[in-house]
Amino acid sequence: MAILQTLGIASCLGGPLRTCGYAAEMLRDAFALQKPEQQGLQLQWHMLYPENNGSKDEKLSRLNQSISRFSQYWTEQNQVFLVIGGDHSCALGTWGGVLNGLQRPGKFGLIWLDAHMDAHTFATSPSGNIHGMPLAALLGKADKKLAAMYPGSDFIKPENLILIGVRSYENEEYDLLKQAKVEIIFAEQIDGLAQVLTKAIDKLSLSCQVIGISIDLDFIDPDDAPGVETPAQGGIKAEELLKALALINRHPKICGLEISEFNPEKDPENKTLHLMKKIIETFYGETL
Ligand SMILES: NC(=[NH2+])NCCC[C@H](N)C(=O)O
Repeated sequence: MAILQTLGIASCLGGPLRTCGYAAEMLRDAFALQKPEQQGLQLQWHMLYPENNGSKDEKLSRLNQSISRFSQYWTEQNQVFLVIGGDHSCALGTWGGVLNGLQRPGKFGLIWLDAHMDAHTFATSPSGNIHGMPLAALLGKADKKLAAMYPGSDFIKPENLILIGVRSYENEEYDLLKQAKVEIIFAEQIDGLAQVLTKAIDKLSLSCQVIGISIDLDFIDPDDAPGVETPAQGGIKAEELLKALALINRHPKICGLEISEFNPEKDPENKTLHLMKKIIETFYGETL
Protein backbone atom coordinates (compact mmCIF):
# COMPACT_ATOMS: atom_id res chain seq x y z
CA MET A 1 0.00 0.00 0.00
CA ALA A 2 1.30 3.40 -0.96
CA ILE A 3 2.19 5.82 1.83
CA LEU A 4 1.45 9.44 1.11
CA GLN A 5 3.16 12.20 3.09
CA THR A 6 0.36 14.50 4.17
CA LEU A 7 0.52 17.88 5.83
CA GLY A 8 -2.58 19.20 7.58
CA ILE A 9 -2.80 22.89 8.33
CA ALA A 10 -5.24 23.69 11.10
CA SER A 11 -5.53 27.36 10.35
CA CYS A 12 -8.04 29.77 8.92
CA LEU A 13 -6.01 32.89 9.65
CA GLY A 14 -6.05 33.90 5.97
CA GLY A 15 -9.81 33.75 5.44
CA PRO A 16 -12.93 35.45 6.80
CA LEU A 17 -14.27 32.46 8.78
CA ARG A 18 -13.16 30.61 11.88
CA THR A 19 -13.98 27.03 10.96
CA CYS A 20 -11.91 26.12 7.92
CA GLY A 21 -9.01 25.00 10.10
CA TYR A 22 -10.76 21.70 10.88
CA ALA A 23 -10.45 20.09 7.45
CA ALA A 24 -7.31 18.09 8.13
CA GLU A 25 -8.50 16.61 11.40
CA MET A 26 -11.90 15.70 9.95
CA LEU A 27 -10.32 14.16 6.89
CA ARG A 28 -7.84 12.21 8.99
CA ASP A 29 -10.78 10.79 10.96
CA ALA A 30 -12.69 9.95 7.77
CA PHE A 31 -9.69 7.98 6.46
CA ALA A 32 -9.19 6.31 9.84
CA LEU A 33 -12.78 5.01 9.82
CA GLN A 34 -12.07 2.96 6.73
CA LYS A 35 -11.49 -0.76 7.11
CA PRO A 36 -7.86 -1.72 6.35
CA GLU A 37 -8.93 -3.80 3.32
CA GLN A 38 -10.63 -0.74 1.83
CA GLN A 39 -7.54 1.38 2.10
CA GLY A 40 -5.71 1.73 -1.17
CA LEU A 41 -3.76 4.63 0.18
CA GLN A 42 -2.18 5.28 3.54
CA LEU A 43 -1.78 8.86 4.62
CA GLN A 44 1.08 9.72 6.93
CA TRP A 45 -0.19 12.81 8.72
CA HIS A 46 1.84 15.76 9.96
CA MET A 47 -0.19 18.53 11.58
CA LEU A 48 0.62 22.20 11.85
CA TYR A 49 -1.20 24.58 14.18
CA PRO A 50 -0.73 28.35 14.31
CA GLU A 51 1.17 29.69 17.28
CA ASN A 52 -0.73 31.42 20.05
CA ASN A 53 1.39 34.54 20.20
CA GLY A 54 1.85 37.43 17.84
CA SER A 55 -0.32 39.33 15.37
CA LYS A 56 -2.29 37.53 12.67
CA ASP A 57 0.32 38.45 10.07
CA GLU A 58 3.16 37.23 12.26
CA LYS A 59 1.37 33.95 12.93
CA LEU A 60 0.69 33.45 9.23
CA SER A 61 4.29 34.20 8.31
CA ARG A 62 5.60 31.67 10.79
CA LEU A 63 3.01 29.10 9.78
CA ASN A 64 3.94 29.44 6.12
CA GLN A 65 7.63 29.13 7.03
CA SER A 66 6.80 25.83 8.70
CA ILE A 67 4.69 24.63 5.77
CA SER A 68 7.50 25.48 3.38
CA ARG A 69 10.02 23.44 5.37
CA PHE A 70 7.89 20.32 4.82
CA SER A 71 7.30 20.88 1.10
CA GLN A 72 10.94 21.86 0.56
CA TYR A 73 12.12 18.67 2.23
CA TRP A 74 9.73 16.46 0.24
CA THR A 75 10.77 18.19 -2.97
CA GLU A 76 14.45 17.65 -2.20
CA GLN A 77 13.68 14.00 -1.47
CA ASN A 78 11.67 13.64 -4.66
CA GLN A 79 8.70 12.53 -2.62
CA VAL A 80 5.15 13.36 -3.67
CA PHE A 81 2.96 14.97 -1.03
CA LEU A 82 -0.50 16.16 -0.10
CA VAL A 83 -1.30 19.40 1.72
CA ILE A 84 -4.70 19.95 3.33
CA GLY A 85 -5.51 23.54 4.30
CA GLY A 86 -6.78 25.58 5.97
CA ASP A 87 -7.60 28.51 3.88
CA HIS A 88 -5.83 29.02 0.57
CA SER A 89 -3.10 31.24 2.03
CA CYS A 90 -1.28 27.94 2.74
CA ALA A 91 -0.23 28.09 -0.92
CA LEU A 92 2.41 30.65 0.08
CA GLY A 93 4.13 27.97 2.14
CA THR A 94 3.39 24.90 0.03
CA TRP A 95 4.68 26.22 -3.29
CA GLY A 96 7.25 28.61 -1.83
CA GLY A 97 8.79 25.54 -0.20
CA VAL A 98 8.72 23.53 -3.43
CA LEU A 99 10.51 26.37 -5.23
CA ASN A 100 13.11 26.46 -2.45
CA GLY A 101 13.68 22.74 -2.80
CA LEU A 102 14.23 22.71 -6.55
CA GLN A 103 17.60 23.10 -8.15
CA ARG A 104 15.94 24.75 -11.12
CA PRO A 105 12.91 26.67 -9.80
CA GLY A 106 12.38 28.13 -13.26
CA LYS A 107 11.21 24.70 -14.29
CA PHE A 108 8.33 24.54 -11.82
CA GLY A 109 4.76 24.76 -13.10
CA LEU A 110 1.57 25.23 -11.11
CA ILE A 111 -2.04 24.52 -12.04
CA TRP A 112 -4.51 26.51 -9.96
CA LEU A 113 -8.09 25.19 -9.88
CA ASP A 114 -10.15 27.91 -8.25
CA ALA A 115 -13.23 30.10 -8.66
CA HIS A 116 -11.05 33.06 -7.65
CA MET A 117 -7.79 34.56 -8.87
CA ASP A 118 -6.21 34.99 -5.43
CA ALA A 119 -3.80 37.51 -6.93
CA HIS A 120 -4.37 40.57 -4.78
CA THR A 121 -1.83 42.43 -2.69
CA PHE A 122 -2.64 44.27 0.53
CA ALA A 123 -2.85 47.43 -1.57
CA THR A 124 -5.64 46.09 -3.80
CA SER A 125 -7.53 43.51 -1.71
CA PRO A 126 -11.17 44.45 -1.02
CA SER A 127 -11.27 42.31 2.12
CA GLY A 128 -7.69 42.32 3.41
CA ASN A 129 -7.94 38.50 3.57
CA ILE A 130 -4.65 36.86 2.73
CA HIS A 131 -6.31 33.80 1.16
CA GLY A 132 -7.06 36.16 -1.75
CA MET A 133 -3.36 36.98 -2.27
CA PRO A 134 -1.04 33.95 -2.58
CA LEU A 135 -0.55 34.08 -6.35
CA ALA A 136 0.69 37.68 -6.28
CA ALA A 137 3.43 36.59 -3.89
CA LEU A 138 4.23 33.37 -5.76
CA LEU A 139 4.72 35.41 -8.93
CA GLY A 140 7.05 37.85 -7.15
CA LYS A 141 4.53 40.67 -7.48
CA ALA A 142 3.68 41.18 -3.83
CA ASP A 143 3.79 44.49 -2.01
CA LYS A 144 6.20 44.83 0.90
CA LYS A 145 3.83 43.53 3.56
CA LEU A 146 2.83 40.46 1.56
CA ALA A 147 6.39 39.77 0.40
CA ALA A 148 7.45 39.65 4.05
CA MET A 149 5.01 36.78 4.61
CA TYR A 150 6.24 34.69 1.68
CA PRO A 151 8.78 32.00 2.67
CA GLY A 152 10.07 31.31 -0.84
CA SER A 153 13.28 32.69 -2.25
CA ASP A 154 12.20 32.05 -5.83
CA PHE A 155 9.06 32.74 -7.80
CA ILE A 156 6.91 30.99 -10.38
CA LYS A 157 7.49 32.16 -13.92
CA PRO A 158 4.20 33.59 -15.20
CA GLU A 159 4.28 31.30 -18.23
CA ASN A 160 4.43 28.32 -15.86
CA LEU A 161 1.19 29.17 -14.07
CA ILE A 162 -2.28 28.27 -15.35
CA LEU A 163 -5.53 29.25 -13.63
CA ILE A 164 -8.58 27.12 -14.38
CA GLY A 165 -12.21 27.69 -13.41
CA VAL A 166 -12.18 31.39 -12.52
CA ARG A 167 -15.55 33.12 -12.21
CA SER A 168 -15.25 35.60 -9.34
CA TYR A 169 -12.56 38.26 -9.24
CA GLU A 170 -11.73 41.95 -8.95
CA ASN A 171 -10.18 44.08 -11.68
CA GLU A 172 -6.94 44.76 -9.84
CA GLU A 173 -5.99 41.11 -9.52
CA TYR A 174 -7.03 40.48 -13.10
CA ASP A 175 -4.75 43.34 -14.20
CA LEU A 176 -1.84 41.90 -12.24
CA LEU A 177 -2.22 38.49 -13.91
CA LYS A 178 -2.89 39.95 -17.33
CA GLN A 179 0.17 42.18 -17.21
CA ALA A 180 2.26 39.16 -16.27
CA LYS A 181 0.62 37.25 -19.17
CA VAL A 182 -0.57 34.39 -16.98
CA GLU A 183 -2.95 32.01 -18.74
CA ILE A 184 -6.46 32.11 -17.28
CA ILE A 185 -9.17 29.67 -18.31
CA PHE A 186 -12.49 31.01 -17.06
CA ALA A 187 -15.23 28.62 -15.90
CA GLU A 188 -17.45 29.60 -18.81
CA GLN A 189 -14.73 28.61 -21.28
CA ILE A 190 -14.52 25.06 -19.98
CA ASP A 191 -16.21 22.56 -22.22
CA GLY A 192 -14.93 19.32 -20.74
CA LEU A 193 -12.51 19.68 -17.85
CA ALA A 194 -10.65 16.49 -18.68
CA GLN A 195 -9.45 17.98 -21.93
CA VAL A 196 -8.61 21.35 -20.37
CA LEU A 197 -6.61 19.77 -17.55
CA THR A 198 -4.67 17.33 -19.70
CA LYS A 199 -3.88 20.13 -22.14
CA ALA A 200 -2.58 22.27 -19.26
CA ILE A 201 -0.39 19.41 -18.03
CA ASP A 202 0.92 18.77 -21.54
CA LYS A 203 1.72 22.45 -22.02
CA LEU A 204 3.58 22.73 -18.71
CA SER A 205 5.36 19.44 -19.31
CA LEU A 206 7.14 20.99 -22.28
CA SER A 207 8.95 23.57 -20.15
CA CYS A 208 8.69 22.21 -16.59
CA GLN A 209 10.29 19.33 -14.75
CA VAL A 210 7.98 19.49 -11.76
CA ILE A 211 4.28 20.36 -11.63
CA GLY A 212 2.03 21.12 -8.66
CA ILE A 213 -1.74 21.19 -8.44
CA SER A 214 -3.63 23.47 -6.08
CA ILE A 215 -7.36 22.92 -5.65
CA ASP A 216 -9.56 25.42 -3.90
CA LEU A 217 -12.77 23.51 -3.20
CA ASP A 218 -14.80 26.49 -4.40
CA PHE A 219 -13.63 25.55 -7.90
CA ILE A 220 -16.39 22.92 -7.72
CA ASP A 221 -20.01 23.99 -8.04
CA PRO A 222 -21.59 24.77 -4.65
CA ASP A 223 -24.29 22.15 -5.38
CA ASP A 224 -21.61 19.46 -5.16
CA ALA A 225 -19.25 21.17 -2.70
CA PRO A 226 -21.30 23.43 -0.43
CA GLY A 227 -18.74 23.35 2.40
CA VAL A 228 -16.44 26.18 1.38
CA GLU A 229 -15.61 29.63 2.69
CA THR A 230 -16.45 31.75 -0.33
CA PRO A 231 -18.81 29.90 -2.69
CA ALA A 232 -19.33 31.05 -6.29
CA GLN A 233 -22.10 29.75 -8.52
CA GLY A 234 -21.37 28.17 -11.89
CA GLY A 235 -18.54 25.82 -10.98
CA ILE A 236 -17.46 22.44 -12.30
CA LYS A 237 -19.43 19.34 -11.36
CA ALA A 238 -17.65 17.09 -8.86
CA GLU A 239 -17.93 14.12 -11.17
CA GLU A 240 -16.24 16.04 -13.96
CA LEU A 241 -13.36 16.97 -11.68
CA LEU A 242 -12.91 13.36 -10.57
CA LYS A 243 -12.89 12.13 -14.15
CA ALA A 244 -10.27 14.69 -15.08
CA LEU A 245 -8.09 13.91 -12.06
CA ALA A 246 -8.23 10.19 -12.82
CA LEU A 247 -6.55 10.92 -16.13
CA ILE A 248 -3.54 12.48 -14.45
CA ASN A 249 -3.34 9.96 -11.60
CA ARG A 250 0.33 9.62 -10.54
CA HIS A 251 1.58 11.67 -13.44
CA PRO A 252 5.39 11.42 -13.28
CA LYS A 253 5.95 15.17 -13.16
CA ILE A 254 3.49 15.91 -10.39
CA CYS A 255 5.14 16.68 -7.05
CA GLY A 256 2.16 17.50 -4.91
CA LEU A 257 -1.50 18.26 -4.48
CA GLU A 258 -2.94 20.96 -2.26
CA ILE A 259 -6.61 21.14 -1.24
CA SER A 260 -7.93 24.17 0.61
CA GLU A 261 -10.92 26.15 1.88
CA PHE A 262 -13.08 23.38 3.37
CA ASN A 263 -15.66 24.87 5.71
CA PRO A 264 -17.50 22.21 7.75
CA GLU A 265 -20.15 24.67 8.92
CA LYS A 266 -21.70 24.66 5.47
CA ASP A 267 -21.30 20.92 5.03
CA PRO A 268 -23.93 19.36 7.32
CA GLU A 269 -24.19 16.17 5.26
CA ASN A 270 -20.42 15.77 4.85
CA LYS A 271 -20.78 16.03 1.08
CA THR A 272 -17.71 18.19 0.65
CA LEU A 273 -15.70 16.18 3.18
CA HIS A 274 -16.37 12.94 1.29
CA LEU A 275 -15.62 14.62 -2.00
CA MET A 276 -12.27 15.78 -0.66
CA LYS A 277 -11.48 12.17 0.24
CA LYS A 278 -12.50 10.98 -3.21
CA ILE A 279 -10.33 13.62 -4.86
CA ILE A 280 -7.30 12.32 -2.96
CA GLU A 281 -8.07 8.68 -3.74
CA THR A 282 -8.63 9.46 -7.41
CA PHE A 283 -5.48 11.51 -7.71
CA TYR A 284 -3.10 9.38 -5.69
CA GLY A 285 -4.81 5.97 -5.31
CA GLU A 286 -3.43 2.83 -6.89
CA THR A 287 -6.70 1.35 -8.04
CA LEU A 288 -9.01 3.44 -10.13
N1 LIG B 1 -9.13 31.61 -1.55
C1 LIG B 1 -10.28 32.23 -1.63
N2 LIG B 1 -11.41 31.66 -1.29
N3 LIG B 1 -10.25 33.49 -2.07
C2 LIG B 1 -11.41 34.33 -2.17
C3 LIG B 1 -11.02 35.75 -2.38
C4 LIG B 1 -12.22 36.65 -2.50
C5 LIG B 1 -11.89 38.09 -2.82
N4 LIG B 1 -11.30 38.22 -4.13
C6 LIG B 1 -10.94 38.66 -1.75
O1 LIG B 1 -9.80 38.86 -2.02
O2 LIG B 1 -11.37 38.89 -0.66
